[in-house]
Amino acid sequence: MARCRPGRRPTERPGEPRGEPRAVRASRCGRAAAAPPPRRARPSTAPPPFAARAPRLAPRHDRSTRFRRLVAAVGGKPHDVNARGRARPTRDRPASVEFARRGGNRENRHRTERCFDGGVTMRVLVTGGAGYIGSVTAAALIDAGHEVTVLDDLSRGHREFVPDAASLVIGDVSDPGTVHRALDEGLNACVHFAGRIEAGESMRVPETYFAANTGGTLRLLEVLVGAGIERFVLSSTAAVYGDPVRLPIREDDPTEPTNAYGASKLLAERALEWVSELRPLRVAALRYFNACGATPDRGELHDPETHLIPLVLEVAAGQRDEIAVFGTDYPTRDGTCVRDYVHVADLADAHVRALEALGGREQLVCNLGGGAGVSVHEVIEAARRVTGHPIPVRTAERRPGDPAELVASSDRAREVLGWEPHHRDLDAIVASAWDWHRHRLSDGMTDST
Ligand SMILES: O=c1ccn([C@@H]2O[C@H](COP(=O)(O)OP(=O)(O)O[C@H]3O[C@H](CO)[C@@H](O)[C@H](O)[C@H]3O)[C@@H](O)[C@H]2O)c(=O)[nH]1
Repeated sequence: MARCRPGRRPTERPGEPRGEPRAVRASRCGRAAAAPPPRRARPSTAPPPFAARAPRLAPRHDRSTRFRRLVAAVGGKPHDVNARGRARPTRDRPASVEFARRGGNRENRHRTERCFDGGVTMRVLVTGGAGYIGSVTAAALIDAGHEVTVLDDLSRGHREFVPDAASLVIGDVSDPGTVHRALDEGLNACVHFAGRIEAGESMRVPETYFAANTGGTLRLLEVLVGAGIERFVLSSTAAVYGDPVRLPIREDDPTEPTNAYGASKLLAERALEWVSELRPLRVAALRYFNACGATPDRGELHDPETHLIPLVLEVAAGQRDEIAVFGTDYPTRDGTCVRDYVHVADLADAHVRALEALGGREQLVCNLGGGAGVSVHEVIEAARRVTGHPIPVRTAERRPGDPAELVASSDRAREVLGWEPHHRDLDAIVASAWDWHRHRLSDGMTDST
């Protein structure tokens, strides 16, 4: 996947206003001035390192060609329900195509000045947009003036997490027919969250992880590329690094996953890199460290739950008797694993920025972390402070595939996206999750809703 290419300036840099007119932003990143020089033939089967990547053969944005491909792809059965499951009026095809051609929605023009190269709204397919990070990102995209279609099979996602302003297409990203239905919306970008996310489970059913995270991404890509989608952001993971060679981890550090989950995402990244190299698709992979926290409307809710913070809060809420600590003999300050917790709202903000930044660059890989290593014991201590509950602990065996310590350098995200994690205080993060957890319990929301 792409590193920051030398000689290319990002669309957005810290301190720059995010709503500059297209021409200004395009010329800043060098795209408006001249067509890129020719691309050299690829000499080997492995993608060249990004720093050595040859420039492209032709301008990537041949809008008339892309428009013709989009017209060809748009069609079939409109399937359009809102988050509450009600049928929405079907947009007729000429309007969809017209929207795609202009890249924006006339009604929304007034709120799009800061969006998408200045002045045009993106129409974004958010796969897995009924899940934890996906739904918060869908809401953030809408808040930023973009339009969102969520594609989710609701096997692990929650219908009520889907923002009211988003369309919802229910189905599997691996099914081309379903993706085509979603594309009836006339979309021009995709943020891909759908997949399997548990490192521990991936060591028990690795084939499921490769099928969902690698195979599913490829099948989705085939349809999106055929439909002329321009920008693609992959939800990737810190698990691609495995045991780090140094801390904090930088994007150019070795990627040697210690679990099948990380390996399945790394393969997806590699495939994306190739596709982006050979097709007119701009791609970003965002490698999250440990997503955590909640917004007032959306939080972490898996079935079964395996993640540390929600499990600890279930103990505080009286739903569990104790928390098992997986390994107390790691070479860390207190013997428990250290992770870099990053608030879900900060992650969502990074996705919006990454989509917008792809207007000025072709490929991008960024770590997203909160910037501090926190041990399992420290998380439990924070939960005790926040909830006032003693939270009993049981020491358990190490969980297979768990690296001892993962802490991100998010310098590149700062530099390229102008991104900064705003939620840094661990107690405040845990408190946001606790507030949401109690709220959902009082609302009677269960894991299966
Ligand atoms: O009951 C539990 C659950 C977890 N842990 C530990 O807590 C830490 C965090 O575990 P968890 O919350 O399950 O997250 P990770 O396994 O670190 O994986 C998360 O963080 C990754 C990036 O680091 C993401 O890619 C994954 O999607 C996400 O599940 C690990 O050391 C676990 O061993 C326990 O000790 N007891």
